[in-house]
Amino acid sequence: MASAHPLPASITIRRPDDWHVHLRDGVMLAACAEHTARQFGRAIIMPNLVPPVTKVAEASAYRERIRAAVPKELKFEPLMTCYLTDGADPAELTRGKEEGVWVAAKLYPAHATTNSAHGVTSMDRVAKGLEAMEKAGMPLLVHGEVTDPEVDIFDREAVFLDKVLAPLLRRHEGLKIVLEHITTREGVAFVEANPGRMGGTITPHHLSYNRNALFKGGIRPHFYCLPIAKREEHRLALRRAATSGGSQFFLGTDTAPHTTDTKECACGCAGVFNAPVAMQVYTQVFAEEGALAHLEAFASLNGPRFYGLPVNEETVTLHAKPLDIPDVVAVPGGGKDITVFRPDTPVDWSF
Ligand SMILES: NC(=O)N[C@@H](CC(=O)O)C(=O)O
Ligand SMILES: [Zn+2]
Ligand SMILES: [Zn+2]
Repeated sequence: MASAHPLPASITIRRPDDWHVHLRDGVMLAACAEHTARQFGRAIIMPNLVPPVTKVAEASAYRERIRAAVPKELKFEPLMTCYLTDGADPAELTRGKEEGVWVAAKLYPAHATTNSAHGVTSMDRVAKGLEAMEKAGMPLLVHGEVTDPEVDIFDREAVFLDKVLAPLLRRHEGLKIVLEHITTREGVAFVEANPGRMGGTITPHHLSYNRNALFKGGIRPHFYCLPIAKREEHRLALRRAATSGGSQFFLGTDTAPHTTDTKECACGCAGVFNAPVAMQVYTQVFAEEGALAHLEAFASLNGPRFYGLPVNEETVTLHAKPLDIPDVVAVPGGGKDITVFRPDTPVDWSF
């Protein structure tokens, strides 16, 4: 939608946070950490390492590795999450929250996405852990897709809402839940139907393209992530939700780096690496929707409010200047790189 509003030459907002990030570990962490830390004050760090982060001590150690990977001049706070497995230990969840390590726990249905092999096979098997989280006031973050191979890949989010999320909300009445990386209008409606209990994160890439982009002129692995992009009507619903100013929706890039060779192959990995261009693409979307006045709420205010954290005091400025997107970010040692997300439409904002 073209904006009828005149565009400003720049926009200054409170420093944003990223409520859904994969920083990986080792050389990948070394390659990626600074790109997230340049733009965002804090980030919710996803725990789907190999092996997954399930223990308080593992999360503390990972947090230190992240801090060490961020250039000294950047102020950046990693917020750690616990990967829920069958039989997740309630005591470990409670203790990690009390010790200021866990901010939330993450539910991956087993085999739903990248590094989810240790995920949850049935909600009964995490009920005790979820009860502990309710008592501790610890939000549950969900990858909301069913894994039943009978369910069409484009329907897996909508089916998850009915089959898993609705019963979960009823069973755990004190639990706050974030539906991560929403990709459907059903997901938007579900979050909106549960004010006070639910929030939803929306990625820059799901705001910028629909499923046609995956096949435009041939198969394009750098547009492949999970949940997979849906039809245009769903992208438009996401754009409305993100730019509405509604307090339940907040920024979560789901930046998910994989080396270029593991995406450009016969069975390419799911995940879009968007960290270097995230705020620029979000700003582009808000400008196109004539909603720059709501960018700060989405990027910098709604997330902290949901998590009960203070908002950042610093500010950042985006300038109306065409963005020059690097093709790749190099991975130290070994000659590999990570391809950077490049939308098909121009990005007229620079960070
Ligand atoms: N989004 C993705 O396609 N991939 C993520 C996992 C996830 O967020 O589901 C990853 O870790 O690569
Ligand atoms: Zn996910
Ligand atoms: Zn993710």
